[in-house]
Amino acid sequence: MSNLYLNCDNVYILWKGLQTLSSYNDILSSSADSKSDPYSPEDNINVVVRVRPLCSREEKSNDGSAVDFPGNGQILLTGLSDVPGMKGTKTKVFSYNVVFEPGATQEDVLQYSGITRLIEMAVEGFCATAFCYGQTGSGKTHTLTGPPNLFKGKKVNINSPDHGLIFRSFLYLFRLLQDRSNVHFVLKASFLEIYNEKVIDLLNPGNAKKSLAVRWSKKSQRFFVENLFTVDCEELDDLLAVLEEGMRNRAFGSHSMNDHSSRSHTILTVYITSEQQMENGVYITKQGKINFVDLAGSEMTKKTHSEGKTLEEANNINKSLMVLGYCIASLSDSKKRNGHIPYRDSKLTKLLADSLAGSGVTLMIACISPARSSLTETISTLRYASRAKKIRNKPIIVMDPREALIISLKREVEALQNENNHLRAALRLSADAIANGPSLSASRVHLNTPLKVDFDHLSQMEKSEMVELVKHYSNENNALRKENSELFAVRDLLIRDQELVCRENERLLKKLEDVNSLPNQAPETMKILNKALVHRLKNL
Ligand SMILES: Nc1ncnc2c1ncn2[C@@H]1O[C@H](COP(=O)(O)OP(=O)(O)OP(=O)(O)O)[C@@H](O)[C@H]1O
Repeated sequence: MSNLYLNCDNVYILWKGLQTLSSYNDILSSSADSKSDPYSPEDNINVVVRVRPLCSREEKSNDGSAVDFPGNGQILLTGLSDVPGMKGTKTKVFSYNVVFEPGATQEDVLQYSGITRLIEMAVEGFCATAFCYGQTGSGKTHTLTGPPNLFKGKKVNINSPDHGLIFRSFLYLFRLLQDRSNVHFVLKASFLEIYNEKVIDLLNPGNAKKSLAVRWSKKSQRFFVENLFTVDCEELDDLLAVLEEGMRNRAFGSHSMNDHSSRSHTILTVYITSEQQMENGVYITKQGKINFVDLAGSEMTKKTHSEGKTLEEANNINKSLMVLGYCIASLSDSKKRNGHIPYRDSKLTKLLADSLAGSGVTLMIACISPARSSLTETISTLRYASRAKKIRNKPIIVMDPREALIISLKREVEALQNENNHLRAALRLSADAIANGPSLSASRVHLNTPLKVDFDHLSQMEKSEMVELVKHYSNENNALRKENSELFAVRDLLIRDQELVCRENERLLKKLEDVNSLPNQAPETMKILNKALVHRLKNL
């Protein structure tokens, strides 16, 4: 832990709200909408920084470290007077929730970056995203997947300490699922890259690396990749195979700042569908997912000496990162946040839109080199990270809208039935009494007819069946509401009658007292009067 700076007051601020997950009841009763928002106020993107060690190239060229760690999640940059635009400034301090210094291990990143909470949220039905950002050669791919040769051998050593965050997250995810034996999970995964503004399926690249279309889904209100291959992953090995296959197919190149430079942005997504039986026997389905995004590094083409194909790649990388930068800058500015955000200007921002400002929870790992020669890029990355910290998004659980509606209606029907039964019991109304009394809804008989619904397989129902079910529950709901108000009307009527009877009673008793107090009345007259009063009292 000596190599990790934690600002403990802040680390879990983001997660504090998220830890108080509402019960399913709260989520369902909030609305019949497809999405429920148990969190308020809005939550920020969690930003952590990882500083890699000086690499052999930097050491050979006597390129010393310009980064210091004063503690409390701070990063101190020194020797800034030579950096363009920083004249007169010698040092600069940036603060973050967590800073991993060069000696931090891959396991430290799993334990202290907040990724474990992100995985837990994905299991709960949220859309979670972890992305690495930084200049070329700053350690993004190392952080997410480990060193380049890890997947080159025939057999991957699963105990290697070099494995990155993705591999470790898979292990953590499977351990988590094993602990929840009462929930049925289905896992799928996809892996794509955005290379020169083309989306390529890394699990099904084809010979010509055919580009896939990015389209807008009206239903889910987000962008998606058409015809992207998703692989069923029953076992941990299946997920690991997805990672290996994608890494093998990914576009790498080399330039003077990184021998094994990623020339594309990649998004590996694990889709987690869960089915859980609630206490009332109803099954609910939730669809969470976690995206691992490895961005290609921004680069100064002069420094990387890029030309030809590498230069074209660099231009495309820089362009899409610039759009990402605009989006982050707009989203972090409270005045611009609600205006136009240029997501549509690049495929990368289209696919990250939901993670940045939508309904997801997001972790950004900003990677930097400590080298003096990288100070300009380091400042730029840290500024980017500071801006991202200000972005607020609204995490929500994604549920099937029809299922949510049916469950909500069914819940309401049950509550109304209970209330009505209670009222009936309180009023001691028999079916006959109701029939002869104030007009009560005739739909009562119909309401008690049980509906044969297989709630275990709600999600597999035909659309038309679901529509019928929604109609049925809506009708039952309306009829119950009608009956409910009628029962309340009967109750009010009876209360009023009772009051009238009491008042008449009091009046007659008073009369009786008055009559009894008259001494001169003839006994025969008294008898007749008493008889009449008793008769009237009896009939009340
Ligand atoms: N924390 C670290 N510890 C040890 N070596 C590291 C660390 N981070 C990065 N490296 C090494 O630094 C080199 C560059 O790292 P990496 O390829 O991950 O950078 P990158 O940011 O993904 O670059 P690019 O954007 O060009 O793909 C690699 O040789 C990698 O193994």
